[in-house]
Amino acid sequence: MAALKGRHLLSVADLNVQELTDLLAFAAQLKSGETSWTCRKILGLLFTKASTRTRVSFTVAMYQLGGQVIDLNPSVTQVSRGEPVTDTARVLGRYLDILAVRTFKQSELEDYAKYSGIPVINALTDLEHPCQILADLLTIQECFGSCAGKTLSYFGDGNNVAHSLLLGCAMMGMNVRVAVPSEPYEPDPEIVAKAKEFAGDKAEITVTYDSKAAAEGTDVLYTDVWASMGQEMEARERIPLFKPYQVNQELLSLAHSDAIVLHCLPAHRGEEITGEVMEGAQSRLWDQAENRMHAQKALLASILGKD
Ligand SMILES: NCCC[C@H](N)C(=O)O
Ligand SMILES: NC(=O)OP(=O)(O)O
Repeated sequence: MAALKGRHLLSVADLNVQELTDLLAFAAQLKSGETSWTCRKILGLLFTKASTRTRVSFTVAMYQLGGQVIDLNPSVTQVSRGEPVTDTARVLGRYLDILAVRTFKQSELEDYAKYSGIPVINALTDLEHPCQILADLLTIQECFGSCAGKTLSYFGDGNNVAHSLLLGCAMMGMNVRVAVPSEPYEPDPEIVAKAKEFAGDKAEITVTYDSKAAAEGTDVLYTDVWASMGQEMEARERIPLFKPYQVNQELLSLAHSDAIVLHCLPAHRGEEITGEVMEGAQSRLWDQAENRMHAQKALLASILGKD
């Protein structure tokens, strides 16, 4: 994975198809214990939003690679007192080897990449969640042998997770159906256009208001919260609008009999997904969560210098 050495991962689109394919293969090798690689590098985690999976999986991955992690919670740094990103980034770049940032604006993440002088990983912004999608693709590959030719249907808000799924699945030759309420909940048209470009004539990218049509004969049903971090004030008013997009037993019954259900978590049972489906035989949520660690370990090792 020499190709990723020293690079940023700000968007799924920062990878090409070969790099994404190689990264998933490397993650599978690391998971099976087939290969090992160690480093003595230091990762900073600068998260301005809450996180369980991303924080812990990056930390464990880095420890298992022999590295160290510094939790740069803004409330205990000068970030919360308004030190500009341009200054914080240049200072952190003098201490750390790599930085994972979770924040609101993609432009702020890009500034960390621009000013820090070290590789920066997108640990979730309002626009994208690329690390999540590495784990999702690894899970789909494990379940079906490969991603190409399979169909993933996403139900709910056209948010950061939907955007990264559109890009990553399209790159891997998967059909993507995004079922959302009408504007302003549709995915970013620029991302949809990019996904269509990646898919070319190998896969179909569809945005629809019809959740049943999106579920028909699909291989993967995917959902995420209806109100993302930072949108908590809108959560109540969104419930009736999003109800037809709930992943429940009825929607699941329209999919292929061997279809799987994914959710990036945390989930709101009874809103975007029912408890019955979450705990049901077709749910792969816990494998998916575990795969965050394997996929990010491969990403860290690749960026930090695995040849
Ligand atoms: N844990 C992932 C959360 C994803 C969600 N769309 C959010 O941004 O809050
Ligand atoms: N899926 C995900 O990113 O989880 P956290 O918000 O807990 O990191």
